[in-house]
Amino acid sequence: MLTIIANASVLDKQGNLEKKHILLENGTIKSLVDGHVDIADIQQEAAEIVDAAGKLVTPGFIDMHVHLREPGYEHKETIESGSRSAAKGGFTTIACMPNTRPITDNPDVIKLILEKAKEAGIVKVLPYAAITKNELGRELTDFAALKEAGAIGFTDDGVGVQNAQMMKDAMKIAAELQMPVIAHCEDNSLVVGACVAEGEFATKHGLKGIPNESEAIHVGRDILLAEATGVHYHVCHVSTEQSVRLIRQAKEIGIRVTAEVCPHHLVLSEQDIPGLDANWKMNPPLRSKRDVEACIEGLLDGTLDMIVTDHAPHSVEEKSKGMELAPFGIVGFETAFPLLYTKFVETGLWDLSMLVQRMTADPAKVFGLNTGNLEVGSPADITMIDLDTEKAVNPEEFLTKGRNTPFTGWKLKGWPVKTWVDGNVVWSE
Ligand SMILES: NC(=O)N[C@@H](CC(=O)O)C(=O)O
Ligand SMILES: [Zn+2]
Ligand SMILES: [Zn+2]
Repeated sequence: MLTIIANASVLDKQGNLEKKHILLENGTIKSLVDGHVDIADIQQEAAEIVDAAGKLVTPGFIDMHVHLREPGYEHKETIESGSRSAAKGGFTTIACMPNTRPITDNPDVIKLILEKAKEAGIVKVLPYAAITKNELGRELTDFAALKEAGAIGFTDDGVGVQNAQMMKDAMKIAAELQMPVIAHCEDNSLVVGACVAEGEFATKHGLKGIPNESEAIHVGRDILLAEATGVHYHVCHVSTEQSVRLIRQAKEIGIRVTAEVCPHHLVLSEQDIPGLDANWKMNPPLRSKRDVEACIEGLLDGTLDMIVTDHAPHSVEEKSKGMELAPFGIVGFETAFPLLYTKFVETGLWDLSMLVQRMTADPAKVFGLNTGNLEVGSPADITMIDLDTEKAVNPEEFLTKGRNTPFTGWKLKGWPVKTWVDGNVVWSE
């Protein structure tokens, strides 16, 4: 079956927009034809023609840090609901974190996730496995068996690996298996009982603050361990100026480190938190304006390789417990691109192509995925985006089960309107 996405605006290698017809066949990109060719001339056997006139068409977005909550927390999200939400946000490949119940620390859970994702048949789901059993930091999991079952990397996301020797042992084994270690960087001894970052908001509300060093100490430690072991080390949700600095220096001297940053850490600081509303509570927390600036700079100069959402759905009930008691985390799939497009591209601060690359080709390159581009022969994982229509964020319209977002009511442009995975439409407005 041949699909033609006609009259699409596509970014070329130089970042310029060109008009193209994109032909999809058997799940892959068959060809890109210049827009001035009449569609009538190429449409003979086309089963479907999608008119993309006036729309941006990009590779499907890749999100290397998400929480799908299944197994165990299906009231927050399931692999199916999370996949639908991802597709609506323009994502075609997502990598899910192991802090499920049970924790994804054995091959059976990896297999279960892969099966459920296949059953859902929506987006490509790549599971991470835990570094330590139960993410307790005491005993390593069986990396070889987890890799064999389909894990794409190792992480204890949700908590930091507190013990340096444990982390070093993990990196050694991962390096031998040519697998990456992905780290949630947080030194517990510096955090105890805090729910927001140190800063004006914490002071005003008499809350204990999370200091920047709690993140950066792990980043620094792990960079040294990565240097010693040669592993590919990837830093989760970077949020501090100090972490950006350490990663930049490490890259300069050739240590194999990569990093990600979340939309909320690029558009919000702790000063934006309106009150004691747990929809503004996430880990790492919203930090100072200086940290936000440093993260933006890091993204622009490539120190931070990719954008991830850290999509972390929780129930309304859980999030109603107040700033101190509610769990950390906000949802992210359905607002990620519109948020960054509206805040940074529409305002002329960023190139559209930089934003798209950090959500497609760059994560694909870092994790060795055969997607994230519109090249002939690649999987037809594609997103079509309306850059013109302004719409307010309405959590009631989300496909995720989560309603936990700080962006309610924000008026945004850049909404994905159609998503293809392997040539099949998986979401359409
Ligand atoms: N980011 C969050 O605030 N929460 C995540 C855990 C995590 O990513 O560390 C979660 O699982 O809810
Ligand atoms: Zn984390
Ligand atoms: Zn996470």
